[in-house]
Amino acid sequence: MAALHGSREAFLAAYPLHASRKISWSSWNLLRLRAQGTRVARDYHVLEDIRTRNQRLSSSICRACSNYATESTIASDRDHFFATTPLYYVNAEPHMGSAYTTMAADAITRFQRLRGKRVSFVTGTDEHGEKIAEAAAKKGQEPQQHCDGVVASFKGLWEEMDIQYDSFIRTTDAKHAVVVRAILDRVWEKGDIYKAKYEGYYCVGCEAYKDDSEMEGDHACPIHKTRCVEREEENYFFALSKYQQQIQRLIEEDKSFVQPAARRNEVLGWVEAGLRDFSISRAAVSWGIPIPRDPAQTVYVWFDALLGYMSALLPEGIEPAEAELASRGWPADVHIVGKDILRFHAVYWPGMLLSAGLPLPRKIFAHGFLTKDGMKMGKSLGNILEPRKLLAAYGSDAVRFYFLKEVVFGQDGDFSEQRFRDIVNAFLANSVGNLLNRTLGLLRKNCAGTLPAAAASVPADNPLRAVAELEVTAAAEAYKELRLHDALEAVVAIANRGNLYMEQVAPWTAFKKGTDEEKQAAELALVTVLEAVRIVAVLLSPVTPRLSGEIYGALGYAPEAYEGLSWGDASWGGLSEGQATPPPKPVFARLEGDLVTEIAASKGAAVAA
Ligand SMILES: Nc1ncnc2c1ncn2[C@@H]1O[C@H](COP(=O)(O)OP(=O)(O)OP(=O)(O)O)[C@@H](O)[C@H]1O
Ligand SMILES: [Zn+2]
Repeated sequence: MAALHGSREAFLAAYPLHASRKISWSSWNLLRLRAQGTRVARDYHVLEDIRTRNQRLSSSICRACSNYATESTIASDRDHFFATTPLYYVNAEPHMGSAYTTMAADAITRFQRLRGKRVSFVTGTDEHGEKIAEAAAKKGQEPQQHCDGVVASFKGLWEEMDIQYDSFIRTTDAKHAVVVRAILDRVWEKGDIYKAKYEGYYCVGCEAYKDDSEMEGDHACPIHKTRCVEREEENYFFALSKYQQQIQRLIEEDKSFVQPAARRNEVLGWVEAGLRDFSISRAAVSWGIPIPRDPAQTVYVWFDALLGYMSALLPEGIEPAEAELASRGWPADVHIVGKDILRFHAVYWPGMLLSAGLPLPRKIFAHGFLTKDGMKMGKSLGNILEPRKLLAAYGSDAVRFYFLKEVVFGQDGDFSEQRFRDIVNAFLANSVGNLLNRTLGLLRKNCAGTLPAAAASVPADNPLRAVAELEVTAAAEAYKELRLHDALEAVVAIANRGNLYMEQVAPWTAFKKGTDEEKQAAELALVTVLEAVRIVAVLLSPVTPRLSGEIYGALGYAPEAYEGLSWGDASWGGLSEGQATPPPKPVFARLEGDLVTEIAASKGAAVAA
């Protein structure tokens, strides 16, 4: 990189989001360069502008690798990355389903932080509405008291799972009501709200009216397996149909707006069938934000909850003006949701934002369901897998790794504890953990635990180095495109190649009876394997932050080196000659012992049959 001026402190003052956490030197440089208007390639190389005689920019080149930059290799100007999970209903304690979305969002945002982005990762809770009022009443509690209890349990779980969110928004936060009132007012002024009578079938579990195509026989909700109830109410309606064309064009033209592709087709189907206005108030529900122009009604929970993504970004008392929002990362780069709530995010939400005149999110990614006997695990059905039991027995890295690697992000996945243990043991304990341990053992025995050469001296055509370099690129692409399972496959490929390389080179033979030259080659082989494992640690760090830290420690790095990691550290050549490693000890304990989980049968399974 080019020589840089200016202090890190000054930079952190200008970018307060980063002051709260350590940021790596290279990400800092990258952000600083961008802030100064310098163009930077995606591989972090600084680009030099080539200008015509009249000073017009003709192209940009990286002097280090002599490559001309193209649109796709220049890092985007936007250094923000704003991602959200749904705001979870607090009708019951969190379960593995809620944890799944949250760990995926955490891995995605950790990757973006490694890339040097200013990340706003928002999660939170949806606390209003009938479903919550009912849950509180069942416990004999006031709704607020009930919510406070469940929120504490969500926050506790996120801590146990190493979730690094930037903002946790509760829809009962005072600042949230300010935003809801402001947006409602704007939409009203636009002429998009009217009063009308509505008759239809309502699922309290979904907090939504369902039309015939959205129900199974006997008016059952396909998700909750309970009968939807017939209702008639006078409500305020949002004129979603006014935005039919704009929303349709958005989904048709921006092919990546809704992902994966199968979900996009589903949304397209809904939109093409014609968008119906939806009611945004409830007359019979008192647990909600009162409609300012008619306090006898409260704001419909979905209109309320979606706006949580906005209030999460704003400090207390700040109105949702576009400039205020933009300076804090608006709009979202991705809303990560389960497929059950896709309609609200891909159709209602753009409609609301178009009406309010605010920028739309860049992407809605709908993942699949964790299932039990083929049915969605959920709080209402009670067929849940309790994350806390798994976490207590196996630790958060194992849980995060399993779900993100084994469930293709976007598709459904079932859970079996035995399979979970097999997968985690095969990769984290054996392929990575044992490889590191064995290699460090040989290093201790033959080189006094000190690296005999720098990783940079390993020839570029070394087969392990070649695979590692290839897979780093593959992993970066996969993380960027939210193919988390593919990113982890790339990591597995490096570790597997590392094991094969060890077997093929068998350095222990040379150490025992080789010539000096053969011994030197064996020493370099150890460095090669350790460097590959170091890269594995960088690539795994968005998913298994603890294990990656352990690996860095085992390789002799100080904790600050790991805390300051950046994606640039995934390049070959990090380990230096003379680096001392501590006596090796296992970095990851095998998962064994009695099985700890048992998933209750789904309530109402008979309805499903
Ligand atoms: N089985 C599941 N698999 C994957 N994600 C899930 C699952 N259950 C819930 N989620 C996540 O939680 C979101 C829904 O949040 P919600 O608070 O409604 O949870 P829920 O357990 O589905 O509740 P309920 O069963 O009462 O409908 C989903 O969009 C998804 O992000
Ligand atoms: Zn339902």
